[in-house]
Amino acid sequence: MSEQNILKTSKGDRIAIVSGLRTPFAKQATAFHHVPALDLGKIVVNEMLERLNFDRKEIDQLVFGQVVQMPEAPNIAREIVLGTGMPVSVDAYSVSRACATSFQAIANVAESIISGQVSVGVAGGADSSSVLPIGVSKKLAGSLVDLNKARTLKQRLQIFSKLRLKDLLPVPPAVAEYSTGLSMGQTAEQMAKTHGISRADQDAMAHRSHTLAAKAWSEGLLNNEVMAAHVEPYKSFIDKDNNIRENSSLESYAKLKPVFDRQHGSVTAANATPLTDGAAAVLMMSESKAKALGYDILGYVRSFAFSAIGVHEDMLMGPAHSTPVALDRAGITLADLDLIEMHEAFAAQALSNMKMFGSDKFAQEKLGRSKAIGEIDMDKFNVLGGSLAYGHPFAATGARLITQSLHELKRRGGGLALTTACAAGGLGAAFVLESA
Ligand SMILES: CC(=O)SCCNC(=O)CCNC(=O)[C@H](O)C(C)(C)COP(=O)(O)OP(=O)(O)OC[C@H]1O[C@@H](n2cnc3c(N)ncnc32)[C@H](O)[C@@H]1OP(=O)(O)O
Repeated sequence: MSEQNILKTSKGDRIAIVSGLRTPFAKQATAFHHVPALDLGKIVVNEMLERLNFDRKEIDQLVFGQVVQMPEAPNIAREIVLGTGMPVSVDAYSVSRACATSFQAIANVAESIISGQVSVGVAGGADSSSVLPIGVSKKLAGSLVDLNKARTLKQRLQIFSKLRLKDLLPVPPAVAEYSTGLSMGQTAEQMAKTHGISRADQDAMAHRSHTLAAKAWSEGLLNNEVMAAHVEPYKSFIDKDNNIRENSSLESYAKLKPVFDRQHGSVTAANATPLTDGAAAVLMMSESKAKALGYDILGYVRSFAFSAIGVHEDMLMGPAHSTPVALDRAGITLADLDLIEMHEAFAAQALSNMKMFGSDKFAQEKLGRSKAIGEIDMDKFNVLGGSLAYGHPFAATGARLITQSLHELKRRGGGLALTTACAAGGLGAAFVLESA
């Protein structure tokens, strides 16, 4: 292992993660039905700071993200600063990298610490699939602009007369790739076909994910990193993720019909992540600042890498592209890792990536490397289950993966973890973390 490439400030300080917290993750239109992502972001950041009794004046920067943005609050980061009692002078900006958004927020704070601009930062993400910016059709939107300009009744009536009933229907945001129009689920179907991932293997992975996540909850392993949320005045209370199925039988998975390719498909509601509401945040500092303030360090960001591929075919291969770069930057190989946390967008997508980790041909043709990244040891892989069970509030998932991995490394007595995710737009993210 080489220490040479570990992320550090010019003074030799490592990038410390002091704490991480998330809300429980709730399926669409359940516990957080009427709670905007912004409120979820506020309650999780506030609770994280309260639990640490953290002096908000110490915070230099907050970077946050929300994939499905609300037009009335486009800078969620700044709203969180203003809504959680931080000094108004705390710098705040929002980032977007689809499903890897909180990875990006954490990378931004890490870079600010490395460059010496800040010592303490908060990073994270929040998304709601229940409070959405429901829009209007392009034709109606254009007509409304024209109406504003119209001067006479005749002009107004002319504009209305061109509208049809279908133009008046509300338009919800699509979970689809902008430039191809393919939904994420259709891309997962593509990947299952390209990489020969069977329905049985997808169901088995989803079943494993739910079984391990249910076990993690029943053993109390997540209690320190998931807050109970009682959001006034919303009257709902939730203290656990509500998508996880305890004691589910594999046979019940096999009964479901495919959703995205009804005739020939294999991706179902059970082997896809559900639409989910939730938020997650981490508190980051330079190592010496954490020590000066007297805070225990959970772990360090040793390296990170982002990758990008084309969007027309199998675009959710981000982990297989970003991981080798992050491993090189950390000066390690796959075999040096103690844990591998991969975002399970769909079982077909995670299994395709895992297969390609072990493929020399993929390494040579797609990565320009002579040898495969390495075979994944299932005893290290998503050991507490993954997004198929927990759910996936898009912008919150990266911070969940990082916090969960660091806690699990501690329980195992230390070591190194990879956390990695695919994202829309053919993007990928990989972080190598080191236990403190
Ligand atoms: C980079 C990225 O991360 S890309 C990923 C981005 N995310 C997405 O694209 C979201 C993908 N997911 C979805 O769009 C939706 O969850 C869908 C379309 C797959 C399913 O939506 P819904 O049909 O509303 O799901 P719902 O929860 O109602 O489940 C449908 C049925 O499957 C059943 N089911 C769901 N999960 C399971 C399971 N694990 N085991 C057994 N049955 C299950 C439900 O009980 C339900 O049965 P019922 O109809 O008898 O009540």
